[in-house]
Amino acid sequence: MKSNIAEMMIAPSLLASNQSCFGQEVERAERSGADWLHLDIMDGHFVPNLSFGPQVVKAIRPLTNLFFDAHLMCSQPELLLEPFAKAGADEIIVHVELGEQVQCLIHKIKSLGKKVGLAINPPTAIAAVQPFIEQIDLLLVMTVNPGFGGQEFISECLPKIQQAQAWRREKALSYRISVDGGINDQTAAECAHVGADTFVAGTSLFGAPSLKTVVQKMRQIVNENQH
Ligand SMILES: O=C(CO)[C@@H](O)[C@H](O)COP(=O)(O)O
Ligand SMILES: [Fe+2]
Repeated sequence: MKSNIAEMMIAPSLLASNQSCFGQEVERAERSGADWLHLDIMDGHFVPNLSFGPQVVKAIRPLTNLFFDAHLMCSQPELLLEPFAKAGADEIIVHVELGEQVQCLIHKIKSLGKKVGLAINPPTAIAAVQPFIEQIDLLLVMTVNPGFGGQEFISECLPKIQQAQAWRREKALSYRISVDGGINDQTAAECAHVGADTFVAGTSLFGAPSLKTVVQKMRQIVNENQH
């Protein structure tokens, strides 16, 4: 597992893979040279869509050593933390929009021995995450409204990345800054330029004829544009 903060991480999102053969797609992601596998978990309530659950994560866990980055878009993540931890997630991301539950969720994820991620939706002000930045391993800046792959990048989210980077530097913190939604070579470059170091991409990676080629290209582009 790679976790050096200076290193840029490429995280294909399994949501955009060929879901009729998840196992083969996971192995393809591993062979592509990607660093992480991003797992979008949707409950049909927090977001108007459903994806997959802990059984799928458990089934694919033995197929790869990729770091499993589980993004819970769920109204009651407290019910799912243990199942996803047991299924093999390495990091569990919950949404700051859950309000007063957030502190408790962070403690629970830590107590399960997993890395903690905190996600923020486009309409939510970046100030909402500030009380938690000393406790998290990763901040996931959503650059689309969550629920679906294949949406267009919302460039108004870029100042949030800038602010997260400024806090990280000022306080000498080491949380990763991840971006998720509409990430392609162009938007990844824009995000890298202002401080992002982790790039979740579904459509632009799994949708390409050669996953390996596009992962390598995105890695080169974000390295060239590193903040
Ligand atoms: O969390 C989400 C969507 O809710 C994402 O992780 C998407 O899966 C990214 O897909 P693309 O925008 O890259 O197609
Ligand atoms: Fe996601």
